[in-house]
Amino acid sequence: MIPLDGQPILTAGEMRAAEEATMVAGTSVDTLMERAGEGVAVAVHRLAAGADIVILCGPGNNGGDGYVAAAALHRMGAAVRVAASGAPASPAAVRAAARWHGPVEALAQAEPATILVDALFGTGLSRPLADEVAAPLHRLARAARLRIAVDVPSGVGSDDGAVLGAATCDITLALEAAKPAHLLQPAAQACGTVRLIPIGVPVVSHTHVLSSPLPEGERDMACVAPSITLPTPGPNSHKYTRGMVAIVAGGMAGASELASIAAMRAGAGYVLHLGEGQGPPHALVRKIFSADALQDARIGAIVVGPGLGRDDATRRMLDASLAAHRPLVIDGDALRLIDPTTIPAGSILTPHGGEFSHLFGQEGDKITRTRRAAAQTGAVIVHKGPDTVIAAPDGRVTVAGEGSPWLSTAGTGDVLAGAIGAMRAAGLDPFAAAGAGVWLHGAAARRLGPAFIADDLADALSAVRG
Ligand SMILES: NC(=O)C1=CN([C@@H]2O[C@H](COP(=O)(O)OP(=O)(O)OC[C@H]3O[C@@H](n4cnc5c(N)ncnc54)[C@H](O)[C@@H]3O)[C@@H](O)[C@H]2O)[C@H](O)CC1
Ligand SMILES: [K+]
Repeated sequence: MIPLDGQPILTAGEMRAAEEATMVAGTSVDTLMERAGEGVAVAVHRLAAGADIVILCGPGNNGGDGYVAAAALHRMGAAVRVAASGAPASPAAVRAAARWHGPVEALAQAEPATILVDALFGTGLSRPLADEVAAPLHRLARAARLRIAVDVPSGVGSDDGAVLGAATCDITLALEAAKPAHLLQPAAQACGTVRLIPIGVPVVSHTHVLSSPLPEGERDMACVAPSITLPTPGPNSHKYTRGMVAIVAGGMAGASELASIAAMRAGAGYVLHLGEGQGPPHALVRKIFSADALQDARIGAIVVGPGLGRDDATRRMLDASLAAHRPLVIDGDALRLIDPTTIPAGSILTPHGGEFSHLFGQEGDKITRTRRAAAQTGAVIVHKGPDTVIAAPDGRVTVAGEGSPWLSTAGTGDVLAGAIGAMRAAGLDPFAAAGAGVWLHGAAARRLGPAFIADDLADALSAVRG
């Protein structure tokens, strides 16, 4: 069982295409189903630790995986039963069901078990679960001590992360690759902990789960795509090579102060706060805002937006920032003021859901929408939320899993903007800087645990810099 870190994410259509290519290359669907079912059985056997198991099988290939797993668990000596929503319908599921020699209970009357394995529907779900399926699924899920989904919980939209009747599971065993539903809310919450089971289908994707930073030598061994990099100072580093970040302050000075502290704690060598505020930290260099101050060629990133305000004066500050021709992180109020057609290519935008919809509309799933916005603007878009999606103009996307729900508090977005600014100023390209900032932010939140405030989060960035 492999963690999701850095793994490719495939839509149902992409997964089907990868599966078909594997079949054309000589591996039958039965072999793939065999590997899926056997892999599920090994994982369930370990998790069940001798407890009784009921496997719910649907009509398609997800159900087929369930029948194979049931036969394998029976061979392993497990106390396993099968309940089905109807007869198997796909040819491979029919063949798989024929290998299960025990009784098949009707789903509606099925007795509960300690361990529930949900193999009713996978990536092929095309409409919400009907009540006659959803009701027994939820009844059996409530009665079970551990709920395990095969591939995805039955009743989630695999591509858009919608919940269409699913019961919340504790563990989801994703076959070969992550699916958007494993990361996108609300489905991600219904998945519980997600682990991958490889089934020998080669997959390539432009979309990946955000990975933790890996030391140089371990990247190839981990066989995962683009690991994030955290720039670290060398013996010859000085404050400007580590990165100079200018933070444009507006009416709500607290927000830009948080961004400034975050930039310093994330590792910037020099942070320049351009606004009225005073006081500690003493390491922060404070100047009154002027367009001239932004002309310093040593500035590696300008962060504009946290606490900026939306009046004419702040609009002029935004215009000066855009005209400075330095790498930009555009956040908060600046996202309300900016005309999306004037965003300089190579900028990083950090909208939350409301700001994103204001700029780019709401059509499509979160990954598709974010990718489209990046292509339209030529900017890297960090579409924030419990399922932050980062998209580059060239089509690459990473999705951050394992966000902390405690991040939903005032000021955490300002901290993120500052952290990304530090990564950009240290020389990372916009996509890498966005990924590194999002990772640092999430790691700091996880380290803090519950009920922290944004000030704590900014301070905690130092500790997760590694
Ligand atoms: N990815 C791989 O390489 C492999 C995946 N496997 C498993 O196969 C499923 C996908 O199988 P598929 O047959 O395409 O879809 P489903 O099993 O999810 O079900 C489709 C089935 O159900 C009907 N249907 C759809 N929605 C509903 C609904 N709401 N109510 C009732 N019926 C519905 C639909 O018409 C079909 O008949 C994947 O997730 C993996 O688990 C393979 O094992 C091989 C390798
Ligand atoms: K399932």
